[in-house]
Amino acid sequence: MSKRPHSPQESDIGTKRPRPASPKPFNPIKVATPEAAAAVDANPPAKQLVEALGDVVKNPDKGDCVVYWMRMHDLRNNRAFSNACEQARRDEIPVIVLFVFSPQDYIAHDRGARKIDFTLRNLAILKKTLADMDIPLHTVTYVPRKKIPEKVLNLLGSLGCKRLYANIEYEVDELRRDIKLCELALPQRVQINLSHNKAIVEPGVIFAPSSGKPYAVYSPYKKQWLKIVNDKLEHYLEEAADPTANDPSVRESETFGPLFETEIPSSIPGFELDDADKTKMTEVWPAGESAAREILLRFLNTKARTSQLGPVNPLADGAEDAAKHNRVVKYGGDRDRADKDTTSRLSPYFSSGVISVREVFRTTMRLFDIKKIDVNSNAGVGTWFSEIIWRDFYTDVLASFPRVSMGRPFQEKFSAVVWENHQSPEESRGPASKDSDSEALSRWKQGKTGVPIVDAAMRCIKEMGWVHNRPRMIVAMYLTKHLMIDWRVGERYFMENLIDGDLASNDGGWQWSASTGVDPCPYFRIFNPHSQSTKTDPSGDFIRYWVPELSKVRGPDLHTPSTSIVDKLKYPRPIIEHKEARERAMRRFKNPGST
Ligand SMILES: Cc1cc2nc3c(=O)[nH]c(=O)nc-3n(C[C@H](O)[C@H](O)[C@H](O)COP(=O)(O)OP(=O)(O)OC[C@H]3O[C@@H](n4cnc5c(N)ncnc54)[C@H](O)[C@@H]3O)c2cc1C
Repeated sequence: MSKRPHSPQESDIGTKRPRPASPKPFNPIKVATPEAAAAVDANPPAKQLVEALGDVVKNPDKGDCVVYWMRMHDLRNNRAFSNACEQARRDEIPVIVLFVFSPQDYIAHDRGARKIDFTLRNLAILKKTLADMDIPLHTVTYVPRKKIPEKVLNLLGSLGCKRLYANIEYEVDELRRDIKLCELALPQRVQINLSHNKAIVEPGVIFAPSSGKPYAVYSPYKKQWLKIVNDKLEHYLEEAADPTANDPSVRESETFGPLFETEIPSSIPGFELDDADKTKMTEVWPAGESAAREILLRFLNTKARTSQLGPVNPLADGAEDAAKHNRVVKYGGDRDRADKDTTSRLSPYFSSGVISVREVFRTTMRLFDIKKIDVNSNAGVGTWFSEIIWRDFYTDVLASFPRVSMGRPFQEKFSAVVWENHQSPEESRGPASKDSDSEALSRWKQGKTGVPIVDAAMRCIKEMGWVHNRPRMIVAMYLTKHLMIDWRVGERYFMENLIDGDLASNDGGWQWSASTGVDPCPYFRIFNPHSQSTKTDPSGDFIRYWVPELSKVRGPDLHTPSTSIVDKLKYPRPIIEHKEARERAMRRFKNPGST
């Protein structure tokens, strides 16, 4: 069974067990009980954190330095860093950047080796950039994860720091960690300053006026989002001020000088990439803010290229400038085409915070002379903005309905649906083990289901750590409705393999496809993968690229090859026929609990 991303607090899930005599491998249960999830929903940790922040130390001593705790979603300049620099400048003391590696959190959240490698590559670039400004980037590894607040505060004590800055992470575990940090910092007279940075509109701002509750449906959320942002455009799109350099004398300090020497590791034990994958990821997903900006500019200014379909460098030569036929302008009509290089491929950069979503909006609006965000006009630009707003929506959902961060369906009524591979609380414990995969699950992961579009997409993920949105929807719907395998199994697999793995968007996408989430696809609307295939890959180039067994097949046969074709080409026969699968899924969803 593969790992999955949700990590409810161990104490409130499952049954209590006696304490082990010797240390055991860290295998947290990742699916909460319905009761635990309901209790957390009733008093969301995001709300508790806001309350805790109202109670922090008001006038701490100046101390010897200000620390900015950089987190996994923050790998560039951002609000917390900028605030930390501003405070350090005012107090005429240095700013120190801290990054904490927490392998237990990576296990609990199913962080994949590719995403961790991407983080390390970005940190290595940041380390150099910051050192040029005499700002040390210091890294530490802390285990167990529950002790992180104490350990961070101890470190602050040894650095003489009285003010800590960080951006908020909205997963339940991380929110609870920060609540504890605030509590423990009080008696030590350390001020904790936390900022919202991930989304354009932070969670908790958008409510349904009639009920005063957060939205669980995208359209009214988007409508409110547009109103709020357009009313205060400068505020919502304002970029954090650039960091200010430290005085070079910081390098001579006995306390701070050695922090410049901490090396960014090339891997984290237990999350190593093999050499070939590491080389490929470096080529396909170049690290650093300037690479991210260049990828954005290519999307905004140049034409799609078929040569960019596979695992290739996004900045490869040969992009053709085009004012009218560039990818963003064509996005409205082409965004569902997996056989073209139609989308921005910025998701890894957004999800690790290598590029700021506010900067992306500002750059795009400047280029197209847009004064107001209108998702219904400006050709493809409006549609593209609308897609990015989904990211804000799912972040809001994560903070407002924390059950989705605990492995529970948003719609609890569907928890009784019978799955072929069920993800029960007890089964969710433990590291990934392919041994317990059923044959169907194993074939899905390997891209050998016998459905060409599904296999092409799954092979693309395996090879690149990324696939276009429409094939993600198709494979997620296929796993949950055709194979009737628990969405949490697929969600874990995505988290482990995607370079853009993000709990909010991944859970949102999976629960949409499984019909269990906020604003989901209704359970009776089951994609026919063969007709979806003709829409997303009308040229067949995507399938032919990723499924070379079918590279000579043309026309409709490519999407639904006959038994004689597949047998001849040694391509697998489908695991299940669409009609049979559809009937089973309808039966099980209509009466959750029945088979
Ligand atoms: C089952 C499933 C799982 C997913 N898992 C993730 C994930 O782990 N991480 C992730 O970033 N996205 C996820 N998505 C959303 C979406 O597929 C990717 O963001 C998109 O394919 C990234 O490609 P792009 O950057 O070229 O997107 P573009 O089309 O260029 O869109 C620009 C940006 O908008 C945001 N965006 C676009 N579509 C969505 C969406 N449906 N939901 C949320 N944000 C969106 C992304 O940040 C994306 O980079 C998932 C979707 C599904 C159906």
